[in-house]
Amino acid sequence: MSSHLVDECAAPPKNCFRLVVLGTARVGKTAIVSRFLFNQYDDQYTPTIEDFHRKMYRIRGEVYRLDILDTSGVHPFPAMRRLSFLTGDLFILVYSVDNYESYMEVMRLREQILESKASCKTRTAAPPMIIAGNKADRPESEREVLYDEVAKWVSTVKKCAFLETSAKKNGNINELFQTLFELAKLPPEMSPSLHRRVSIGDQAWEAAKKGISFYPRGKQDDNPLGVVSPHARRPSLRSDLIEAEAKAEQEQRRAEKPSIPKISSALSPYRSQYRSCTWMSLLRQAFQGLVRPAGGQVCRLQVQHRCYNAPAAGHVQVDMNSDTGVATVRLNRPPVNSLNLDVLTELSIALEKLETDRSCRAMVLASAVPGIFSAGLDIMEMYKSTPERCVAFWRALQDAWLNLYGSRLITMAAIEGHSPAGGCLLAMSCDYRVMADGKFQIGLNETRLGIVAPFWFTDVMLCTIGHRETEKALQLGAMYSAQQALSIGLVDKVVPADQVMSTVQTELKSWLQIPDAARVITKTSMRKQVLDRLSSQKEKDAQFFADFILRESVQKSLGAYIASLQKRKS
Ligand SMILES: CCC/C=C/C(=O)SCCNC(=O)CCNC(=O)[C@H](O)C(C)(C)COP(=O)([O-])OP(=O)([O-])OC[C@H]1O[C@@H](n2cnc3c(N)ncnc32)[C@H](O)[C@@H]1OP(=O)([O-])[O-]
Repeated sequence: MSSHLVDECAAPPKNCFRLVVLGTARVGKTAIVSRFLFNQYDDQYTPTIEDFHRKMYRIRGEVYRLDILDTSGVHPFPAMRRLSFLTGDLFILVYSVDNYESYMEVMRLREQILESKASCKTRTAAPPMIIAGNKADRPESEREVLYDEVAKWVSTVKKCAFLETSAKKNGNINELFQTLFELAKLPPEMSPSLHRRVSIGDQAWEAAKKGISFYPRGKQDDNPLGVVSPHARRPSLRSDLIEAEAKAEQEQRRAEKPSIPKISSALSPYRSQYRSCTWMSLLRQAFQGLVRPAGGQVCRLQVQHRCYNAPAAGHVQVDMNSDTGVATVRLNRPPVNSLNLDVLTELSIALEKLETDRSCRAMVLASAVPGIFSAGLDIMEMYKSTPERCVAFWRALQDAWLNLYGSRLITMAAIEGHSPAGGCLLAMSCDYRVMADGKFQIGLNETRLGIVAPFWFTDVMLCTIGHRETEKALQLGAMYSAQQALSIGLVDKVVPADQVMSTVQTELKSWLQIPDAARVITKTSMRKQVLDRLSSQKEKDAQFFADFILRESVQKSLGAYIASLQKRKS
């Protein structure tokens, strides 16, 4: 086994932690991380998109793992940011003493982290955080943030500490980490000054990992060791999501101390009921509390850490063809590609990444599940949920939609199956739609569920099929066959199911001949108004959704609709 694999396997789950470093651009986040890991300082400023580091420790006979996520200060990637909030165990929030706005951002960040943690179905407690007032070496005349002001604020918040630091002069960096590790109840030896830095391959480290003494007989090898993994790769986003849920479960278990069956025994009652599900989807559903074993008692799943780095298919598969500059993004959440918080987060991240990939010019949105484009929003996210989860879910949908509708890329929907509600929204948000002929249906059917299509769903439909057709379509919650959809302009082309992809590829050729700049400006100017209408009231819209969907009457309608779906199936 190669050395980096050994590193990853060596620490037991209880000894694995993720530290997330956040703050606005140019406050010195990367410099602090670099001091901590390598005791180096680089005067050059290079903006960070997201860096991942891993440090392994051998302390008092145990192996520990600290993953560090050094995040982007500008945030063109809201979904990635939210994921970092969810997956972090401990946080360093950095501001610069010469920039008051950066301090304001730290206060906002703290709120957002707490909000994200509270939005988990299994709520997690406030994580340990430390506020770093960096660039403390700057002349007093340049100072905009007073030490006393921050100290006073921090004294009023729980599990939070504060220090002024200078990454440039190595001022208080060791103390920063030491204080944070103390707050998080991690071994103090994880701080830079309390362990010996070695490298992978170093005999002392190799011996320590195996739990044997490197020193001659009689001499104890108790010195704590720390090694930065040179091969660290950021775990997949899907692993992150699983990890976040597992941690939340763990935390809740700690608070409640119920007796918990191990995963194998916990899953066996589900297996017989849900034979068609993959292990991964079973796990997902179990996390969401959708699957109950026959006896009705809800089992908590103890997720063994093996799955953390396990390669998983992912709910959103991206296949980038660098020769053509065309990416194919496939939704992959059997049985019907319903869009839950995880799928939407993964979709947002995938879109954000493609948007920043200069080699990508076009994207085809499709499905990996036969006969389905997407069944729309996951109804279970809206049924018997909590206000926090509803808000988080809605924000994820808003972000995914803003990324898709506002994309600079040529976007084409390959609709090879049913596409109701949220599925129809995704399709309508693309530049061009090719749909499979036959039994499949498309439309915004919200009124049939007793709910109202949000204003931005309506806006997109208005832009697609005009006022009169939208009025009819929305009031009736109409679902159209491919031919009917073609006749009202809801889709652009209808072909036999096995020709959808090839038709999209052919159509793309003419779109790709248009110079990007002119096309993008035209697209942006036509979509701006609709995008701005949501962007300017995202929070209000999310709150409205949560209040609306949790109304008793709406919950009753949703309950009846779920029952009708199940009845139809049986
Ligand atoms: C303000 C809010 C705006 C709302 C926007 C929306 O998008 S609202 C969304 C509006 N969306 C709709 O109204 C679409 C409703 N769905 C359908 O009409 C059909 O499923 C289909 C035509 C998409 C596929 O038919 P098919 O014969 O291939 O499949 P099947 O019917 O046998 O279903 C298989 C399993 O999936 C389950 N499930 C299905 N959809 C959802 C869902 N959205 N979520 C969760 N679960 C869903 C279904 O219960 C069944 O579960 P079971 O019993 O195995 O535990």
